[in-house]
Amino acid sequence: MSTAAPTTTPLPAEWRDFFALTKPRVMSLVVFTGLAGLLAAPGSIHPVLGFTAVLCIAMGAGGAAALNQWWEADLDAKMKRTHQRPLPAGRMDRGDARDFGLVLSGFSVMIMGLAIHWLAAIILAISIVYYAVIYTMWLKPRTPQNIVIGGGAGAFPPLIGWIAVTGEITLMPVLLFAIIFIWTPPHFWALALFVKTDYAEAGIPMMPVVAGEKSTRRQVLAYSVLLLATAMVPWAIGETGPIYGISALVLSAIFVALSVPVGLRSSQPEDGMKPEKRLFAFSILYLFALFTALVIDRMVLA
Ligand code: HEM
Ligand SMILES: CC(C)=CCC/C(C)=C/CC/C(C)=C/COP(=O)(O)OP(=O)(O)O
Repeated sequence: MSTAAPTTTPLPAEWRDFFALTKPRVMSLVVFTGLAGLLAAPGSIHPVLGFTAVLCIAMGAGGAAALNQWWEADLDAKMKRTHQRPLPAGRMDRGDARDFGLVLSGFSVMIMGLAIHWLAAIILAISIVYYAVIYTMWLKPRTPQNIVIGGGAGAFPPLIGWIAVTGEITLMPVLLFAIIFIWTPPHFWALALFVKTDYAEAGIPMMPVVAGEKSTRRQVLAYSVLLLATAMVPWAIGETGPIYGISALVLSAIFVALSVPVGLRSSQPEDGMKPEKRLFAFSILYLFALFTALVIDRMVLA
């Protein structure tokens, strides 16, 4: 009787694939907003501890992204934009991705708690669970409001950076949370408008698929106007000076201006979705620039 040993051909995962699993391009902005929260907070933190806190945010975000891809491997295989990721492309074992995500997430929370502050560690843990479980496993496959509610996950990093320095939650870091929370729907729906068919084919109830293009376009515009109002609050209440205030006004006005053609036009444009692509690209620049202005402003004020 031949007892064939199970085939255990190792998958050719390299360090590059593990790195890709952390969604480094997206997470660079997540980490940047965390760093900005840390630098904008009142008081100071030893540079080594500050670096450690930002590293923990990066590890936590990367770990959560790995768990997201472990859960969505079959879904990612169905979409043109994602089918080359390490799991759907068959370069990595699914269990390895899960273990990598769990270890990275666990370490990030533990180090944050032991070396920096337990409140920062708790919020980091909440944001990891929010992205990997609440958004990825629960909201995303169920409701077109997935981005609106799930957007909370990506809004935590500046709050975490701030708490790493001050050890407490005050109004200003909550406002930073609110800015990213309101920014997320127009950021994502601009993209979803030009990759709509991908989501439809994968059976994901993203807003343009469920509510239609017209409704999504109106909502992009509405959130952009709301973003302008929200971004102005730190200046209006005297938490920042004119460097932030004027930057926020100009950047948010451009955001609204770019949202107008997206929000008001017909649902069957024939120009290759240029305004939608422009708005998506600007949304990323917007957050980088806004948080840079915030840090400069608060450093000048201090
Ligand atoms: C639930 C919330 C969010 C969703 C669903 C979402 C979705 C996406 C998607 C699908 C992409 C396309 C790129 C890719 O294929 O990975 C993207 C790109 C990007 N997102 Fe988001 N995003 C969200 C929140 C955020 C947050 C909070 C940040 C940062 C603060 C962010 C920063 C970026 C950046 C920098 C890119 C460009 C990456 C590149 O150049 O390839 N996103 N987002
Ligand atoms: C500290 C911490 C845990 C931060 C988490 C930050 C966070 C939630 C970022 C969201 C970014 C993101 C890649 C969303 C993609 O949505 P998707 O996963 O639906 O996109 P996909 O279709 O490209 O997989």
